[in-house]
Amino acid sequence: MADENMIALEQAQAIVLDHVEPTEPIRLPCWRAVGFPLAADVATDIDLSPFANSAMDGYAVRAADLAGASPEAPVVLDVIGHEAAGHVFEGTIGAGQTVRIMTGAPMADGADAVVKYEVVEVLDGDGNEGSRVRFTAPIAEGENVRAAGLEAHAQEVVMRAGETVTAAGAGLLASAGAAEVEIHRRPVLGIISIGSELVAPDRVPARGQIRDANSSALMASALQAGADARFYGIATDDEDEISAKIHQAMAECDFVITSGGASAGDYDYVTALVRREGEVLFDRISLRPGKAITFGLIGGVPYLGLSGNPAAAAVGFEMLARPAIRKMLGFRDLVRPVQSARVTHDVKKGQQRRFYDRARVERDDATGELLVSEASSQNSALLGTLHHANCLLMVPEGLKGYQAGDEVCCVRIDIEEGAVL
Ligand SMILES: Nc1nc2c(c(=O)[nH]1)N[C@H]1C(S)=C(S)[C@@H](COP(=O)(O)OP(=O)(O)OC[C@H]3O[C@@H](n4cnc5c(N)ncnc54)[C@H](O)[C@@H]3O)O[C@H]1N2
Ligand code: MOO
Repeated sequence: MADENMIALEQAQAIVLDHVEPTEPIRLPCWRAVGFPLAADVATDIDLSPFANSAMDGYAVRAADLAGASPEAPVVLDVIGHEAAGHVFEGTIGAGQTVRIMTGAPMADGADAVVKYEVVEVLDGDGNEGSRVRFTAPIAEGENVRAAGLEAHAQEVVMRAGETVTAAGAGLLASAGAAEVEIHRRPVLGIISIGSELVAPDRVPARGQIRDANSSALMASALQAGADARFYGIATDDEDEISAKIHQAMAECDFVITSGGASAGDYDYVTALVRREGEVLFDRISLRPGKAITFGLIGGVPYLGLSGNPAAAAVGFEMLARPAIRKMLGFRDLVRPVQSARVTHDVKKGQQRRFYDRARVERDDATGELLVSEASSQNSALLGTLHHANCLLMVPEGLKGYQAGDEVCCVRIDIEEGAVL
């Protein structure tokens, strides 16, 4: 495990992404697609809206009739019909006539504007057919009228493949007749924890044992990234047991992840196992935490062997598995937003490899400036520091650290890829 075998993170990311493809499309109700990119363009089958309609409750008029209206010279029109939910006026408005109309009702033929109730005086009757109503101001043609096809015209694409469906977008798809849409199937991610010291979270560890934290953290990360996460259990440090679990997962999953057994210890078998049973594409990355990461193929299925140290496993997932899941889901944006901030304390880096330190960016209330503070410990065994972090502070390979006040790059792990900061 000589450090000279370490490859750059970007190289590792490119290798992983080269070995995953978007999953096949599935159909589901448009509202269930929220948060996922469409797998195919959606065109509307009809004009949206299909007809010109009123934007107000009021009276549909011919603007020309009201041209000279004023408080001194009001115009009185005859109400010849109404337009309400479930009742469409089929006639045509002639000179001196109007139709009582509700918001969203089709514009009556002959009318070209709508005057809202509040500025209309009903002279007699109930305001419906047979009444007379008075107007004291002119109105512009088209006022309070929503044109047919305002949102889109028939056959027009309203949402493109790769666009993420929003809640508003689900409504737009429904209007366009796309009650069901195609998105890429959630990739199935198999998770395995490796280590004879591990016990399930619902057990009290005996001496020398610890609870398996990684599978919960990785399953949660997989879920957050949009994958269907499946846990294949804890494998003890036994080569045959690890191999059996990996093969079981390989047969059922699009991507398999283990944590533990990736380093140089007496029981760290993962890389050798992949080399023997498949193909290793890299096994060391210039990354801290998360140097000891193996990626390869077994039976053509991508396999990522993360470090056992919990923070290293989590950062390895964030940097390598999350972009892969997003690519499989058809997302175009695979990279988290990066923000520049001023570091509050000195940052030390004792090794050559690139560091991603757990940190928090906050805005200084007094100055409005973005400040970033590192967690007090960067120990890879600690998960609480990552839980409280909202970013990973990047210290590149060439640097030995930063001084308080330096501008640094922060990868916002709390914000979705593609967001503009
Ligand atoms: N001689 C060397 N030793 C180590 C090196 C090295 O370069 N030379 N690198 C260290 C670094 S950095 C890391 S990271 C770890 C990677 O180790 P492994 O991937 O082999 O992981 P394990 O040895 O199995 O476990 C490490 C650590 O994490 C705990 N662990 C493992 N699985 C879980 C789990 N599911 N939930 C919670 N905690 C887990 C395990 O008990 C160990 O404490 O290697 C270093 N050593
Ligand atoms: O890969 Mo190890 O966690 O750097 O910490």
